[in-house]
Amino acid sequence: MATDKGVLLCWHAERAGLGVLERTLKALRNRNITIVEVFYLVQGKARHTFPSTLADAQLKAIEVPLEDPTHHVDIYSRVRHDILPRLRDLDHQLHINISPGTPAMHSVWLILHAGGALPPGCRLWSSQYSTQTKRTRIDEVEFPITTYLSEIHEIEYGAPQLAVYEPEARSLARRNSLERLARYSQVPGAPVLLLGERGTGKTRLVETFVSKLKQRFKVATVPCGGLDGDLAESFLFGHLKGAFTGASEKRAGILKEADGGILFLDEVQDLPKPIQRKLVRVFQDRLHRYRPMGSDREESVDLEVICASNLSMQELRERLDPDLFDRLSHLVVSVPPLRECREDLYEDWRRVWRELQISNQGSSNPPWSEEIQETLTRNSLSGNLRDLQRLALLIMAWCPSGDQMHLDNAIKEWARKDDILPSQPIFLGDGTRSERLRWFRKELAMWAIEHYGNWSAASDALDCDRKTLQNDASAERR
Ligand SMILES: Nc1ncnc2c1ncn2[C@@H]1O[C@H](COP(=O)(O)OP(=O)(O)OP(=O)(O)O)[C@@H](O)[C@H]1O
Repeated sequence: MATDKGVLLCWHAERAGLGVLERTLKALRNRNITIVEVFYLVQGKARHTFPSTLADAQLKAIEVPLEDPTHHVDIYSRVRHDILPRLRDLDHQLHINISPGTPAMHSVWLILHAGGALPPGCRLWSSQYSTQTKRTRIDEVEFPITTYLSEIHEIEYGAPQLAVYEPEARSLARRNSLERLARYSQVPGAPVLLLGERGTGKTRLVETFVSKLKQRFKVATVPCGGLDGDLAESFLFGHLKGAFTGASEKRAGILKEADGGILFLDEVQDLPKPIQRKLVRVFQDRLHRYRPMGSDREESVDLEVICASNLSMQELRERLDPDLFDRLSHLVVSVPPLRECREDLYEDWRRVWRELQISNQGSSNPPWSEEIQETLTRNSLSGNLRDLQRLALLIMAWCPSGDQMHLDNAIKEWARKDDILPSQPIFLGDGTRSERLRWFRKELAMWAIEHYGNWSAASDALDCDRKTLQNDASAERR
């Protein structure tokens, strides 16, 4: 009978030794699964050397620098962030024997499974040695509990050509932001506003993450900056034949197209003012009513609304019609810039590299020399993911066959961008010293309320009196 080939991942059990593994391999073979490669996790420093093959399987012992084999969080984080990324592109299906190791190690496998951190199709096994029969029994573990994280991970695995943030990011800033986005996206009918610098991946988040969570896979994206003044209304609301000169055919607008899906207003601050007023009516309630141009009948559509902007909350408030701003700004998520998520830098770099690599040859793993690490770590990455893309493209251009001979050139050229761009002078208000100080205090207070959400949290964080902050905020701007 033909057997399936697989890769096995498991802990080394110091007391029981290699015998457990050998018997597991045999028990799996009896299930028609031939393990060709084993990733054998050894807690701390290996006390002895392991053979490179065992029962025809390649054996790769990996030392995991764990201090305490009963510490769930430490085990989780090592396996999740150091071990699993190595197993992304296996040629064969992954199997995990969850039995060897401490109870903490055992339960971490189940938690990883529930969180969707294991590759799709991965099978879990539990082995049991009977001293009476001297046989090892192996049973497949059926563990149906999953969390929203597992659903989101499916997106990552299911659409490998599109890079998506991992919800379980390493940096706190990104983790908080994605968790908030997941929470808010699950409120039906509530507009969500994403704020973040250019290139932080807002559009991608809406088109993958939010779309999946809302279970609405049609996303009608409107780059609001490109809306032409005269045609904007027809583009959004559609028109009847003859509604205006040149309207030779009836046309459904983008609202109609988004019916049943998501309407994504990207760079929402660029919406022309008259359109903003008209949208107030549309976002009045969940009926989303509007009138196509030339029609005297209102239509209604079923859609979810997501907006994005690279402005701050305060700037956006100044740019949008107040009624529209109020309707769109209940659920706000800030997507942090890359410089606040340095712990995720390698994963970001890897994803960017792979996405760009689709039409290129060479290694699917990005180069990660000390020079690259230092360059990326010291740079402010003001272009966020696009900065990483630029470096990846330069490296692909200078080192096309994967050799790193001209890596220097790529890095130098990448770093030179900041020399070429004129540096931004720092604005410090204008007027006299006291006017400038007042201006600065107001800026600080506005930033604090936006950042911390309320005056108490802001004054606590800045270790100052709440009233002082409020007074600063309401001072006249010069
Ligand atoms: N998680 C990710 N990992 C790697 N690359 C990504 C990720 N998300 C998006 N990208 C890539 O980064 C670039 C910027 O992403 P995106 O356009 O979504 O950002 P944005 O915040 O909407 O930018 P802007 O405000 O300029 O429109 C895109 O080219 C996209 O392919």
